[in-house]
Amino acid sequence: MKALAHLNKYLLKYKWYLVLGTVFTIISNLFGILPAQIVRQSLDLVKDTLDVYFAFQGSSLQSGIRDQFYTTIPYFGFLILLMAIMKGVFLFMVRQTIIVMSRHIEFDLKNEIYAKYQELPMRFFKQHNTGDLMARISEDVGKVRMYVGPALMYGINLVVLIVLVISYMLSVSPKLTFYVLLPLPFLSVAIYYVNSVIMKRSEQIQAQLSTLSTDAQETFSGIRVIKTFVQESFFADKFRAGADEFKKRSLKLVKVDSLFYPLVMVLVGLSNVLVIYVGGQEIINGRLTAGNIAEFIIYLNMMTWPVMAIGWTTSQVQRAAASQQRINEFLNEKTEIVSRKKLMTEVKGKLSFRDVRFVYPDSGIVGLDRFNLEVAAGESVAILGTTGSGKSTLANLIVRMYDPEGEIRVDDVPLKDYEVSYIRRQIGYVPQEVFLFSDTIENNVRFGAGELTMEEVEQAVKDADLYDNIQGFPEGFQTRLGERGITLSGGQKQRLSIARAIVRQPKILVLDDSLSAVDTHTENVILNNLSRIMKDKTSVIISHRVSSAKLADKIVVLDEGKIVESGTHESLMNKGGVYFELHEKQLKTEELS
Ligand SMILES: Nc1ncnc2c1ncn2[C@@H]1O[C@H](COP(=O)(O)OP(=O)(O)OP(=O)(O)O)[C@@H](O)[C@H]1O
Repeated sequence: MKALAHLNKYLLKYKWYLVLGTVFTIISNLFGILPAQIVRQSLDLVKDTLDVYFAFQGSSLQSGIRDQFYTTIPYFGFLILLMAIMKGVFLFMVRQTIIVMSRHIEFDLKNEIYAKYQELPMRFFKQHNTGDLMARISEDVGKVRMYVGPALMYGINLVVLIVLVISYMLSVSPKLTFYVLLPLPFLSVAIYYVNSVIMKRSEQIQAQLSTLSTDAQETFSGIRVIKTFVQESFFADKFRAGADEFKKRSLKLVKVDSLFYPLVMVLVGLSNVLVIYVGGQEIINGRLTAGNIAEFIIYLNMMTWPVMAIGWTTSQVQRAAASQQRINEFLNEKTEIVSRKKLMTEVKGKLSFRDVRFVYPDSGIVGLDRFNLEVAAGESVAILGTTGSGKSTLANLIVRMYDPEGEIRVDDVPLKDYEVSYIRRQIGYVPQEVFLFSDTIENNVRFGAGELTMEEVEQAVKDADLYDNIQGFPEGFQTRLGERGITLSGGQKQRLSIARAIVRQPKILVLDDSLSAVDTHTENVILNNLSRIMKDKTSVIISHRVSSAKLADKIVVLDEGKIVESGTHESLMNKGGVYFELHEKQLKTEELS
């Protein structure tokens, strides 16, 4: 329950909705209670009038009494109708305040979580899968909303109603009040119990539903593999088994659900019987009137639904607390990627690595070890190495996805001293795994680059050697990508990703194996364009192909996170070491193909 304290700041922010909601709840309940008293008065009037009417049997006064009765009774009816309308109006206002407040809180909480997700480091995203992140921002927030919305509304209503109704009932007859209330505790305990079973079974259904939809989603995203491996019937059987389990769980819930209302009706019926039985004796003893019994039955029925809702409300609050606990877990995560001095000084592009060592926190794998390198501003450096040698790790460290041991400096200033988003803006990063948004080609190039003219966008695309391809699409730059759009080839995606990085005119460009899917001719065109664009800027070109490295001012060969060779193309060729061997091997492969 302590977890829910996080929401207090929102309840405070929207306190006026809460205060007004409570006031409206009190008023609406008063409009519910007053008709009960009118019913009592009118019933008593009926009895008294009948007594008097028959007492004046045969007298001329009798017709006067009848006329008087006929004019008073519709007046009572009209009052009851008016009260019902007023109660409805105020119930509407209750929802307009408390439920509206819950929607505001839901909105704020979602934004708070989303903002937190964005500032969390890569480590966090490696530890938690996307489904979990999605669930906490959608389903868990939804459950929390049930607490600040309906549960709070029913809770306030219950308290107000119990205070008002019980004090009215006590003022009429404490004895009858005791008997009326006797079955209610049993009712709420029974409902609480049944409700927990319902909740448990609903959760099992929910879990099965999410398994079912995850399976279905995977089937459709991997449909190409499934078809080519002729596995349709295997997946259909798997789906059927999952759906069958879903049906079984749903039927188990139906059983408890069907028990729920009969149980409530029996206990409420018992209360009604007690009112009539005990009330009847009180009438015989002359302590109560028939109107009082009618009044009590109305009170009892007014209390039935709110008392029934106790079980529901309690379990909603429990579920909200569990969900808020999960949300707080993420909100309390600390990001270690923060700036020490928030520097925003102009960057020229010099890069220095001093004894850099990085161990992946979750796996303990050493990504880079004793890595020392100086890259002057305007220089280009190629990082070569076999798979798993630590090349991408280096790229991740430059863009400060992780902080390593040792030190990385930009223009002789520690990377940690720069404002994080400022320094990232100075770097054009093309990751190994290209990610494009389901949007137009133009918007994908413009992504995060601020105001750009169409000429600038076109120039970046030309430099990435993608212009002719885009012209070939019927809608050119407006072509949509993604699920409902066209699918680009691997090489086209890489080139679009390069265009997106260079259009920002970065001071430092990091290409992480970004030319692996293009042929050597295109690779050459792009590299030549890059050497023109990045003339006075720094480029880090990561690759496992010697052809990408040839033009670089400096070449570094990595193996198991350590530098094994470095120098220029000529010096390394003369040395006849790893680079030379790699060059010869790749040359032969190229000749063969
Ligand atoms: N997020 C991660 N968590 C744990 N270990 C990782 C992570 N990313 C990489 N590694 C490990 O770190 C080592 C270096 O990986 P890295 O991605 O830097 O290699 P690479 O040289 O870029 O390889 P490739 O050319 O195949 O992309 C590998 O052993 C890899 O398994």
